[in-house]
Amino acid sequence: MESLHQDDDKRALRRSLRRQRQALSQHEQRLAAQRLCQQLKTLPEIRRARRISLYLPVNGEIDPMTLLPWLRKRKVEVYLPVLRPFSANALWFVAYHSGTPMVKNRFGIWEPDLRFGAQRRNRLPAWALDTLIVPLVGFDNSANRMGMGGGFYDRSLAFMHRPGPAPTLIGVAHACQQVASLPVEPWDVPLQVVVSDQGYVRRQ
Ligand SMILES: Nc1nc2c(c(=O)[nH]1)N(C=O)[C@@H](CNc1ccc(C(=O)N[C@@H](CCC(=O)O)C(=O)O)cc1)CN2
Ligand SMILES: Nc1ncnc2c1ncn2[C@@H]1O[C@H](COP(=O)(O)OP(=O)(O)OP(=O)(O)O)[C@@H](O)[C@H]1O
Repeated sequence: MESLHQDDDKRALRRSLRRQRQALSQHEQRLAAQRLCQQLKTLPEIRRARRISLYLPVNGEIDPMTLLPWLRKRKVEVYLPVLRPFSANALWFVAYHSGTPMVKNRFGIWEPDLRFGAQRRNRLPAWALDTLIVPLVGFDNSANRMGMGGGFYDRSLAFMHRPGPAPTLIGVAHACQQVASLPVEPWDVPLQVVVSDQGYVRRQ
């Protein structure tokens, strides 16, 4: 019973946080994206990145693509998440450049065409990236994350529960997505830092 209540609470919180970021005007969105970009550029973890994944925003998510020109100048390889075929709720990361053909996935999010991603040289599993910019619905004062609820990132990053290569995980969000504390699930993969338009929160 207790955990049923918690699931309801989580759903309600997810809904309310999503509503808040969707209420932001276009102008506020643009400003927030610029401020996020300024914050990110000062982060040592980002300055070290050579292979990074971004995401194309939906539902009022903060836009990390503002960082693209800066990354290109630094010759950083940029990847986007793609829903993995034949593997429920997991992601591949596919190279994103001017020639990448794009299609909308079943959630209405633009992603590199599967036919392009199907070619081995165009894609990487998450462990082969050195840095991931992770979308989120909510974050808390200890950099815990709440996502869309599909478990896509947690599943794709489950290898990080075991010893081995560990990419840097950077959550990004609007400041209005911060709450004091979120429930932590056993499958949650911890982020090193969450960066917003107003500052950042580091994992202790
Ligand atoms: N921009 C972005 N891309 C991303 C993610 C994300 O959170 N943000 N993902 C992170 O996991 C993955 C996709 N995960 C998702 C999980 C749930 C829903 C979802 O529930 N969407 C709708 C229903 C849309 C529909 O079915 O038509 C909804 O918002 O109500 C969307 C994406 C990969 N790409
Ligand atoms: N490594 C995993 N293996 C199997 N199932 C998992 C794993 N990680 C998460 N899940 C499942 O995914 C579901 C959604 O998890 P959760 O609500 O934490 O998603 P989320 O982190 O908010 O979403 P996302 O990662 O897509 O942004 C849960 O039912 C959970 O059991």
